[in-house]
Amino acid sequence: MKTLHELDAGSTSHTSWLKDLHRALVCGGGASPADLLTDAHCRCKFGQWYYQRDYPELQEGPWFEKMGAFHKSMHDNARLLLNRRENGQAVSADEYDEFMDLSIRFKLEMSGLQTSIISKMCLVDHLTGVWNRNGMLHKLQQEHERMARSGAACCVCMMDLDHFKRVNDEYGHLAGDTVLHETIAFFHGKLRKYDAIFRYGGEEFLFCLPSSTAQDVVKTMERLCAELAAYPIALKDKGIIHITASFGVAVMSSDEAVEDTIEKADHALLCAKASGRNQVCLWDCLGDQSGCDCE
Ligand SMILES: Nc1nc2c(ncn2[C@@H]2O[C@H](COP(=O)(O)OP(=O)(O)OP(=O)(O)O)[C@@H](O)[C@H]2O)c(=O)[nH]1
Repeated sequence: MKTLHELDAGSTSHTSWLKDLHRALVCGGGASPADLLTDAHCRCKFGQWYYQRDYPELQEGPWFEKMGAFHKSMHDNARLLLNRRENGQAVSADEYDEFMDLSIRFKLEMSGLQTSIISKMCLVDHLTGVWNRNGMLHKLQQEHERMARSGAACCVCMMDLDHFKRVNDEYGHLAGDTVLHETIAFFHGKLRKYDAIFRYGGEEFLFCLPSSTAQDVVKTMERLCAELAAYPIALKDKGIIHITASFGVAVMSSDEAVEDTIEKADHALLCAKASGRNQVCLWDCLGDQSGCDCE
């Protein structure tokens, strides 16, 4: 949100800069001294924001770098036009067109970046930073196709915090938010970079674990289940608490819809809850024994 505001502020200040520049070109009256400097692109409001620090979260797509390149070229061309005017020379139609094309491209790249930030905001859960349900099925579908193509096993795991209502009741909703945030930060630090975490609902999260067999995932989740139980979560002014979670694992299959695999993981999770919580259950789908391994 902050980035969107900053981009908006940069865009607005460039619109008034453009107006002042046109007045100087058309009516004369002297250019702004800052516009004649070779680093004018670093001095304007947008440039100060763009060059003040790294923005790794914005650099993923094509927009950020191109926006900076067009912005610099636009300022370089503005300096050329202003210098022509200062020296009493005419600005050619081609020079003017080039400048205007650059300022339009700069605006287009900026709105491309704004749109990509907004789309990402619609897909990400703000409390925990993981994917929300909006894009979940699409991403799981992609993993499903990859799994069917490569033949490598892929599992999903549903995780739900145990007795989470008690945390809210005892420490307040904000403390509950901290626990959710810290728990997911814990899993982020432990899972592989190509594993994905989705917020499925309230305190329920779905993990997608590609290139892993059911045995791999059960082993990993059992280890993480024990580590989470021992993991201290610091609450502001309220000391340290510990939380446990229950897990339900199911294996994706090329001849089964992703939604059905999720349902199996959910069922395995219910079994983990019913068996006493703080444990992992696997949906076992081997022929006649179809069902949960703890039933
Ligand atoms: N603080 C906070 N609480 C949430 C959020 N989303 C859901 N909850 C709470 O999560 C709690 C879930 O409670 P229950 O469904 O009874 O589950 P539980 O207490 O974890 O019990 P079990 O799942 O059976 O172990 C409710 O109190 C919700 O208000 C959230 O974003 N922040």
